Amino acid sequence: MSAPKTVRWGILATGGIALTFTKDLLVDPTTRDVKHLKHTVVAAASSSSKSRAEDFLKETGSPSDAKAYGSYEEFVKDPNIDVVYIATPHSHHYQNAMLCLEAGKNVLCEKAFTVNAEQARKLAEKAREKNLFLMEAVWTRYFPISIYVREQITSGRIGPVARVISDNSMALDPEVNMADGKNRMVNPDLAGGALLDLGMYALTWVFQTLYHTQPQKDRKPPKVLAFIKNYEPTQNADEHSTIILNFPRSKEAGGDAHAVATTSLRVATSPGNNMDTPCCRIQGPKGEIQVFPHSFRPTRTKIIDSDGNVEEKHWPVPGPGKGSGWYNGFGSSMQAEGEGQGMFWEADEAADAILNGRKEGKFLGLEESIVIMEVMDEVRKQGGLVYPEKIETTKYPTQL
Ligand SMILES: NC(=O)C1=CN([C@@H]2O[C@H](COP(=O)(O)OP(=O)(O)OC[C@H]3O[C@@H](n4cnc5c(N)ncnc54)[C@H](OP(=O)(O)O)[C@@H]3O)[C@@H](O)[C@H]2O)C=CC1
Ligand SMILES: O=C1OC[C@@H](O)[C@H](O)[C@H]1O
Repeated sequence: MSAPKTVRWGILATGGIALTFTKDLLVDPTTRDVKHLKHTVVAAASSSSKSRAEDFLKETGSPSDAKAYGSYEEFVKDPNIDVVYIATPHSHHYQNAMLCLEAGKNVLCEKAFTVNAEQARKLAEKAREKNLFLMEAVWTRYFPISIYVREQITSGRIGPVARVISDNSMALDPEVNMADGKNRMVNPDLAGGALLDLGMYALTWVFQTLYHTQPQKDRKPPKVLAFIKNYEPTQNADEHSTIILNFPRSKEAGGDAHAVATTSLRVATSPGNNMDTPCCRIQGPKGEIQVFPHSFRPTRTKIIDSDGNVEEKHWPVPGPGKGSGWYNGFGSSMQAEGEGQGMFWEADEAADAILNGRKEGKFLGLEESIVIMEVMDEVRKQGGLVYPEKIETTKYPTQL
């Protein structure tokens, strides 16, 4: 076996998920049986100050020679960076990713990929023009549990999927926790609201079971019917979105399939962190697959065959998780002792792609990210949710 190849990461932004991702990135890959690659952090940038980037590098246990930058513009010029992880709010992804791609950097960009589909299309075009890797960081797609569920579907275990019911909701008590309206979950200037932040996971399960499992040539965008309830205090950020989707499919493939995707930042999928409510039910004529607990970091499946037989599996996230810590943006913990967060799997995929010259993610390519953004555009259109022009624009550069 040849020595593992090292991929050199630069971290753009130093907020909550940047910390979690970077700690996970630095977990030894052999703890999850990955032997052909390694990750290292060579730089981090903060738009606030260089000292914030320095503190971030210390807190994450990054190598002592990693460079701290006080501006994203300076950081992208660093020749030692192979790939940039973007961890700013959704509102900033388009401008930040364009900056990286223009500078010739490969990019792994946090979800939601962009504010709208047109921005996603422009990024995809730029990545192709520059022959660079670009992937939306939907970590859940790379979990072994997701791979297992997709395999159960493609193997025909439950028959052609007829219906998917998927929810990602958290009772965040916004009037208490986000009273000033500045929190990115409710702030229109940061593309706030449940849909882009939490709802995209409800849609992730719908898409990875009903769309991604179809042969590429047969994948067709769904028809969408949606309702939005806006969060009163800030307006133009949804507190619930409810989406009904019809996926056109040939008769041979089982005919059209339906899905319901729901999201909320007022009520929870699992009230009181009760883990017995499935976040997703995937239903076919031969049975049903249930996924627990939260759709972004699922750790349990139940398959109920039509004869009543139940098969349950647990999917712990390998560690050592010490320090890599569960992050939900609000300080609560669902992580079992010694577990990692699970963000390393998407990082492994990005690194593997870069080492092997692939330009897109294996389990979520740019075409699918764009279709999902189109669905969210349609939901916002039907629900009348418009963000400020400066974050909807594709004009680059735009000062945010
Ligand atoms: N995959 C997952 O599990 C999760 C993904 N996310 C995604 O990650 C992204 C960031 O979320 P999160 O880390 O919770 O957000 P935070 O608010 O904690 O961090 C965002 C960081 O972005 C930078 N930033 C640049 N401009 C702005 C601005 N105008 N306002 C606020 N921050 C700015 C700041 O870093 P600096 O000052 O250093 O430049 C800030 O610390 C979102 O897109 C979110 O959807 C979030 C949580 C979990
Ligand atoms: O991606 C995410 O997953 C976990 C949530 O708590 C967080 O708000 C979201 O951004």
